[in-house]
Amino acid sequence: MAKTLSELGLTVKAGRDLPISGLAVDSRKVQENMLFAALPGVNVHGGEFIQYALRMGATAILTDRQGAAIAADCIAEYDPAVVIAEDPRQALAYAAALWFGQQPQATVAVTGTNGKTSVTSFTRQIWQLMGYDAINLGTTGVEGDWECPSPNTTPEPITLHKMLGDAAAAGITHCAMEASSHGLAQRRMDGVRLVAAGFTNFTQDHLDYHATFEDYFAAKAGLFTRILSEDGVAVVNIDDAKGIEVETLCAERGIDVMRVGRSDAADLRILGQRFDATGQDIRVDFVGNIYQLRLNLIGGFQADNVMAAAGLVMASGGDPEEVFSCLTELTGVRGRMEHAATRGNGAAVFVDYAHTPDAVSTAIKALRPHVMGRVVAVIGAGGDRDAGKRILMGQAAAEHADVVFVTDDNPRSEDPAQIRAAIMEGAPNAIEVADRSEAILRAVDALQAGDALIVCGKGHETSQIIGDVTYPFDDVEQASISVAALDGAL
Ligand SMILES: CC(=O)N[C@H]1[C@@H](OP(=O)(O)OP(=O)(O)OC[C@H]2O[C@@H](n3ccc(=O)[nH]c3=O)[C@H](O)[C@@H]2O)O[C@H](CO)[C@@H](O)[C@@H]1O[C@H](C)C(=O)N[C@@H](C)C(=O)N[C@H](CCC(=O)O)C(=O)O
Ligand SMILES: Nc1ncnc2c1ncn2[C@@H]1O[C@H](COP(=O)(O)OP(=O)(O)OP(=O)(O)O)[C@@H](O)[C@H]1O
Ligand SMILES: N[C@H](CCC[C@H](N)C(=O)O)C(=O)O
Ligand SMILES: [Mg+2]
Repeated sequence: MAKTLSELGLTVKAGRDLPISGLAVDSRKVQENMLFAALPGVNVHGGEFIQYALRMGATAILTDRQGAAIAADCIAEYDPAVVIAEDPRQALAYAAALWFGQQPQATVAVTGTNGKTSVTSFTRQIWQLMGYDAINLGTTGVEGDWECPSPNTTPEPITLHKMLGDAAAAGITHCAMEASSHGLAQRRMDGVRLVAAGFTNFTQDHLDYHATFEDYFAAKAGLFTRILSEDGVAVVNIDDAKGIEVETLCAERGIDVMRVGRSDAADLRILGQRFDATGQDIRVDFVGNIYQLRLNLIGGFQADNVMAAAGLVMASGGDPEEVFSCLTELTGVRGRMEHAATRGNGAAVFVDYAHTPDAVSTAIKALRPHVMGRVVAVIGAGGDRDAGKRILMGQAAAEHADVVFVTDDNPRSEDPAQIRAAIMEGAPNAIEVADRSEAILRAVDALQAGDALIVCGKGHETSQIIGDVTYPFDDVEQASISVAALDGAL
């Protein structure tokens, strides 16, 4: 199914409006008659690869002035149709949306530093419980009534719109997707039509990629200032100071805002929470109607995520009574406050994906009211990621846990000892154990009756990246093995 460049919203010189056979963002994936999008990158300008794309058979190039200048000689030689765009990433996003054509009718997106995967999963689960064919798309891949892996939390537009198109063709009507700050900054989802968008919270992460906090926030705000249209609804956590800013940005565009939070000003408000060993009971006010319900989820913050999800479902047309009646059926997301094992003495082990300072403190604090004894934490931090967050993660763990083990996460290309040293600066009394399996074993061994352990940082991940090598590794599995080894089942 060839489409012409103009059918993809791309403007070229008269007589050059060619039909193309597909889109590629990577020169190595170009085939005959494709359009190659040569994008300005972090490492290199994609213009450097135009020559290879043309040799592979590309007949159209989408780039900016710089890309065209880099490849001027080979463009003159091969004479492809050339589309020069001010913002080629955005032009590619729109073109990919038009190329694949379809997406689930009710698509919502969630941004924020923490909670995106959780909120999108809960949103998908609520829709499924209401009888819709639904998916969530993000860090854990595409899950629900149609599944596939995803290379990124928010994939680049060609991959993203293929997923959305295939899901829609398979009958999926509802989709909740994650909007990562990288994805937003790189315009990956500018072609997605949204009925609603959610904002969870804003704290430190990714300052390796975004130059400043302001840039990081500006990227996230783009979901509300650029992608959500005026007739969409924003579901915003107003307990977060940046949530108030998002509300103002939405008001400036006339976008309706559903305010979620614990303060009096919230439309969807958590009034009270009571915790026990397996979950919590919550009391909620939605525009004057009171609901009291059970959540089989560990951690007070999960109630905030559930409310954001309920808000998104209602913002996209869900009946409140039906939505609230589903919430008690929700199950936790893999690797988010997931109960992994219990020792013979009753001490429980949880695995959580806390990989930011705020997530570490939120997750450890959240465990406290479910636990009678001490809270033990295992933490680490990823290599080739925001180095400034390491000491803060150490401080967060030292402040909120009774015993802290510092270990390796995914060191990637960095020296693991240096990453641990940075965390130890924030948690000087922590016990340092380089090997992650050994750290988990020793932390499990430290558990007395009434205690609980939280293993932070890798959540659902099933591998550990050390240098260039990816080894199989699963925190939940390691926790079970440790418990079995220590309690005699092995
Ligand atoms: C840092 C970052 O976000 N990089 C993304 C960016 O790459 P880039 O353009 O900067 O790459 P580059 O190496 O400078 O290359 C420039 C261009 O040349 C092209 N190229 C390169 C080599 C070649 O042989 N041929 C070729 O055509 C590349 O496809 C690219 O278009 O644009 C690419 C195409 O859209 C993305 O695939 C790539 O994401 C990489 C894979 C990535 O891992 N990104 C991570 C950091 C990321 O996006 N993470 C967020 C989650 C963050 C969170 O936790 O919240 C996510 O959404 O997954
Ligand atoms: N509402 C929240 N407030 C604070 N911390 C949270 C919240 N929800 C989740 N977290 C913490 O953040 C961790 C990651 O949660 P989740 O995977 O849902 O976030 P995410 O935004 O999708 O992360 P990523 O940026 O990796 O995609 C959880 O394991 C938990 O420790
Ligand atoms: N999406 C996040 C996940 C971090 C998970 C942690 N285990 C790490 O490797 O740093 C990132 O790529 O920064
Ligand atoms: Mg995520």
